[in-house]
Amino acid sequence: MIDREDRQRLQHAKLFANISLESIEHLLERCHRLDLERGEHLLEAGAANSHLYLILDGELRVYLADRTMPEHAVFGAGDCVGEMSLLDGQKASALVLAAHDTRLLAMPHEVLWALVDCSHGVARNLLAIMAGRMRNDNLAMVNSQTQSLEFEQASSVDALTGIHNRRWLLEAYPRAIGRCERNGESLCLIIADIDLFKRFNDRFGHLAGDGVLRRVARQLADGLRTQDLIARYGGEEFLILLPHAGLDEALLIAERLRDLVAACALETSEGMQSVTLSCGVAQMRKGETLDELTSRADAALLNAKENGRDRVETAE
Ligand SMILES: Nc1nc2c(ncn2[C@@H]2O[C@H](COP(=O)(O)OP(=O)(O)OP(=O)(O)O)[C@@H](O)[C@H]2O)c(=O)[nH]1
Repeated sequence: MIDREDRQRLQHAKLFANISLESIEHLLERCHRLDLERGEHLLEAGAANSHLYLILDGELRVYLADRTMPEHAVFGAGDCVGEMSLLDGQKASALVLAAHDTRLLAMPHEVLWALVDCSHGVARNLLAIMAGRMRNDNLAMVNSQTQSLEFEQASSVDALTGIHNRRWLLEAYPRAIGRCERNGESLCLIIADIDLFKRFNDRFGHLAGDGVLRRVARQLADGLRTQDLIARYGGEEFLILLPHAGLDEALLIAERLRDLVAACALETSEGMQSVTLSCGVAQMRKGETLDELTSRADAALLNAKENGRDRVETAE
């Protein structure tokens, strides 16, 4: 039974904006009141839900993962929750709980459909509510992408592969180069690039491509000596610095890495597939900067690509 106070609150519900409650009285009678105490759960992710809940008073919070993560949305008097299950007939997609003692009107889904059938105004309001949800979700997605980019930029680790990133490389490599130069030790640089990676992505999907990047990064890191440094330089390119290594040793290391990657197959939608690696190797010249060393190794990599890929070439 809905009392006078609740009825007044219902007038402010977004679902009933510009609707006369008298005209839908017979359907409102099929709804019931539900009172939640602070902290009580209304909906659980994955559980069945057959109601739309209109908030008469109080506050509900929505958590997409679990309560250790910040809430995704907060709803107060006039808002509603549970409309997703109504529209797609699926189970609840989030945890919803009462942040304070909260008073709700529980409307069975069939009653809401009957309301939509008999009132264009309610149908329009429901669409407006859904549009608002989508806008909020889009905003949350953009914020979370921006945030992870900021974290990535502030960190020295590549979020996808877990190895060091370009930011770290630009600080660590010049230091290592300086150390080798001061001690008169030899040093080499390998640029390793996955072959025809665009074709792999196009054929098996970007997620499978991400899996390849993770696997190749792990293979390369595991195939190096303890003193070697590796970082993801760009998309599918890795920069490997080999202190105390002459050209012959660097070539052996590069060939070993190429073999390791070629021998490792990955599960895809079309069965096990492997990728190959092309490498350019350059030995540091006296007084050379990281930029200069990199561009010589890059030229060698270009030769490896032009000469058929899946091979190692040495810089001039
Ligand atoms: N899955 C995935 N793909 C990426 C990532 N970063 C870059 N790529 C893709 O890597 C591909 C690189 O393509 P290209 O530069 O044309 O080179 P390629 O296809 O490997 O050809 P070659 O280097 O000439 O052998 C592009 O399609 C990028 O979209 C990533 O983080 N994940």
